[in-house]
Amino acid sequence: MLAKIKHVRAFTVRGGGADYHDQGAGHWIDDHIATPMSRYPEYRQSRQSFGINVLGTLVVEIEAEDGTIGFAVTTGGEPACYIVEKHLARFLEGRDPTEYEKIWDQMYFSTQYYGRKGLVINAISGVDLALWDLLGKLRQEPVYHLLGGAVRDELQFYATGARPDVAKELGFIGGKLPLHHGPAEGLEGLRKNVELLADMRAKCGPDFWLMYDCWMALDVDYATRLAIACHEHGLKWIEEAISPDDYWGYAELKRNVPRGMLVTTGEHEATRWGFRMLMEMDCCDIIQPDVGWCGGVTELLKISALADAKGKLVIPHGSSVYSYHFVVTRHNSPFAEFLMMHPGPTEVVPMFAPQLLGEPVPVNGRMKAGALDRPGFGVELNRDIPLHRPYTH
Ligand SMILES: C[C@H](O)[C@H](O)CC(=O)C(=O)O
Ligand SMILES: [Mg+2]
Repeated sequence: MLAKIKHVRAFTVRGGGADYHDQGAGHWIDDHIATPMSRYPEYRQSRQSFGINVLGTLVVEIEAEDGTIGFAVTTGGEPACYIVEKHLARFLEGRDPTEYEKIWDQMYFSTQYYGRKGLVINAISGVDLALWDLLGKLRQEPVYHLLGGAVRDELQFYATGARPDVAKELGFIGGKLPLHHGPAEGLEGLRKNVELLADMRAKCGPDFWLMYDCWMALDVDYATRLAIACHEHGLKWIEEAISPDDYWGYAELKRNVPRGMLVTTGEHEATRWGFRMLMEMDCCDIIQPDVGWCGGVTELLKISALADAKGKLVIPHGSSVYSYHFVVTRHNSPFAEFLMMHPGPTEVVPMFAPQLLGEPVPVNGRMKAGALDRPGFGVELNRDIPLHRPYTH
């Protein structure tokens, strides 16, 4: 028998990390990126201006009776701390950490009347990931062993950031650019979007993958015109082009894009039921659940099995080690995303820096499965950064 769960605690941390949009001035991730708020000129230049980084990071700690502590980070900040401490903790304390299925079920159905997506599922994901970290630490095994073991010796990555040309030099298999201009910036904006891709194609050569991340900013008509205009520059996929609630629009877009171009989405989708909608309505070619936002590893296993049966790839959004331990165990996750958190971005820095210690990074666009060979998710919390515990129970 493993030690039972003694205590659950929730903290907030500011400054990068799991809330990777919480960066300082001059960072590429806040440089005039198209969003659904770009229709308002005053919120066009900076996503922080409309509050993209308002939540901050949620840190969940789960302590077992023998003193072992599992932890995880995700986005959610103070409101998520309230949900974890005041609502979710009751489903863990006194329980056996192997009961992650029952714990997930109780967290989800007890919050269903105010949850289902968004912040509540972020909080559930944080607890679930901390539980898997605890389980790995108690069993002295990496999480990927608990998920069935590696199906390949190494992970390969594409990079997300404003400099795919640099990503290519750093050994990545592709580069995903943020889209800078949305429909409110008219034909001039559309032309600039296409020109940037053409410029990157010229710099990166014909074979390097190039993708556009549209962060929910477009409508079907604009996304279709963008896809058609970008086809001659070899756009591999168009990501999260429209609102995550518009399943019908995604189905239409998938029918509209040029043959061979992929439609991807899912980073703001949650649970097996949300992803079932995406897949049954034939909204996309690749689903991109964020492990810290979709319900955690326990839910991702279900989403991934559904996707496998439907012949869809699962390429998790961001999520650092929480993605790596999963991706290495699944044939229908043949590569992974690496979010370039260097301001330039011209260097590889850990995705959730500075909040995690021991966070592995790709070298030459790759990472050996052996880099994950430490108990749990293999990382520790950087205790030099002040933690704030706004609620207790
Ligand atoms: C670059 C995108 O706007 C966003 O910040 C990250 C993202 O959606 C992704 O990595 O995918
Ligand atoms: Mg994205």
